Amino acid sequence: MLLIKQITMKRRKIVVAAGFCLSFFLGTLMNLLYIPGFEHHQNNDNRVHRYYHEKQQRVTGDSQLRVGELVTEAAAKSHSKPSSESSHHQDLMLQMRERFDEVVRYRQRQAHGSGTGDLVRPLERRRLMDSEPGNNWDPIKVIERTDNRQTHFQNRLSPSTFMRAKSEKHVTMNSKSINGTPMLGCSSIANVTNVQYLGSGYTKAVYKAALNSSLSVALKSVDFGGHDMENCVKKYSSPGDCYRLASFKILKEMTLMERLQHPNILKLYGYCYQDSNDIQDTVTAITELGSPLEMIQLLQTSWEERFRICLSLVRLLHYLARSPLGSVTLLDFRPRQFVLVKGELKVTDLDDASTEEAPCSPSIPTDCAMEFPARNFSLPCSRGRCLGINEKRNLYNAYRFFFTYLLPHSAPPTLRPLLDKIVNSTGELKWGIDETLLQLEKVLHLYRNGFYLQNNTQMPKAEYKSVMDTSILAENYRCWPSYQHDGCLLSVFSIREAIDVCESHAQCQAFVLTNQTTWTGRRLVFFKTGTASLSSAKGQIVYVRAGG
Ligand SMILES: Nc1ncnc2c1ncn2[C@@H]1O[C@H](COP(=O)(O)OP(=O)(O)OP(=O)(O)O)[C@@H](O)[C@H]1O
Repeated sequence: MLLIKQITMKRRKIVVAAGFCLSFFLGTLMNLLYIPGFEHHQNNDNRVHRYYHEKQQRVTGDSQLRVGELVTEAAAKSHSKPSSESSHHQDLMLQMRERFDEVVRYRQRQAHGSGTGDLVRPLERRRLMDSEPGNNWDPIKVIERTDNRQTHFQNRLSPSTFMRAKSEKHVTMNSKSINGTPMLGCSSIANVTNVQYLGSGYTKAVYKAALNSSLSVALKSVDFGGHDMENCVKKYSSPGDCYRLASFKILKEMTLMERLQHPNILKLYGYCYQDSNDIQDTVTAITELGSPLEMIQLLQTSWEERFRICLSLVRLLHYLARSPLGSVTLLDFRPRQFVLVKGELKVTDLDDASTEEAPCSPSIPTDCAMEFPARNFSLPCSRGRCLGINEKRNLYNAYRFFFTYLLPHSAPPTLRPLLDKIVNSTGELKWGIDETLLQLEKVLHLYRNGFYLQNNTQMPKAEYKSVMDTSILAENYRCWPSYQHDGCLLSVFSIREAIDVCESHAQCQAFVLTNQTTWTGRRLVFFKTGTASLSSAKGQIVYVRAGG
């Protein structure tokens, strides 16, 4: 441990001495010093290895948080730099300030009657107002002005805390809570096992980790080898500042996860500040774990599951349209911004969310133009804002990334007209989110209660005999879209529907009514080629085709 610390100290001195060196030296320097995380093109094993390596490097407990000092140091350096470099640095500081302001705005915004407005204490609020920029605002001074008197949870999430000095970082968060739920902290992730790389985007890398035998979580942190860091370091030659700039995205995401509470928004379980890669106070968000959305895979699943995803999405957008923070739009709406948790769609990437409704002037029609690759829309301007632009942008994106692919195909034929109407109306932006939700809930009602079944007066060709408390172990055949890869497992509303399915499959000679149900409450049924492997199974019923 001591050795690791000495190496870390040595490395820090060298990095400081190198003084935010020019970018073309940086790659070589990183290689020489082997700062893990700055290597590129890692495969997943390397990433997991790196995760453990970084964890070992973290200095625990005794080092003081010097982020405020580092920012001052960076500012001093920027003054001593040639003017082009100095303006570069100011540019970086300004970007930090913008992100800082945004996070503060989300924290300050009063919840509409949700009772979470007291999360920002009056003293904190006054302090934040004191630090409002004047015309000659200097980000360094504002950051330095923020004191460290409070230890409130919300302060820890704020950039002001992030940027300020002293020793709070290794406090375990277990005694704190988010909306009444105890939070996880550094000690919770100190001994994680089964770390697996899940994915990364422009800024962040995400790992799956098992906290104990019962809870797996996602650990989200700035990707030191990611595009965001790489581009910033190339431009500004300041890994520490670039890290801080990027980490505001995690702070924003954590703030939004905490302020926006909905079943289709991933839960924030906690967070941890640690030293890593010679950068002090890096932040790791601990969140609910999902599985990345694979569109190709989704196209192969049952309509019922695909409909669930669309309904989850619409319920989410309905909430976002009138959230406690106002109308929230997801600027980056690609499917990769969502994950699945037990079949339910949840948004994970909130760093591109925005609550700003575009400002406009009624005399300039282009102010409220919404441009998409295949369609443009123009919205009305009302009281200086484009009316419902956030809601409409979300809805059109839901149409183009989700509904067109997932809603109509292989849907029950009687539901097709309504589904087509939903697809067309959202594609034309004729409906708002309220009407869209209403119509999707109607589809759910029709489906769940079997009203979609056609009044088939035709008698089945064969009789089916039931055998109670039995199942058929083998005699599987494949069908589409089965819930099981090597058998034909489908959901049905009734025995009558199961008989119709069996009659429509040439191989089907029997089926097993299991005691499992899907999310809509429909029964799962195994369709079989015969009954040779009939065996007893409590609660299940075999239906055997008798002839015909
Ligand atoms: N909680 C989670 N569970 C499982 N996978 C996740 C989770 N959060 C994120 N991921 C995966 O990690 C990837 C990167 O995460 P995230 O989108 O937050 O990073 P990013 O840098 O903001 O990406 P982008 O460039 O898309 O903005 C996601 O595309 C997703 O597939």
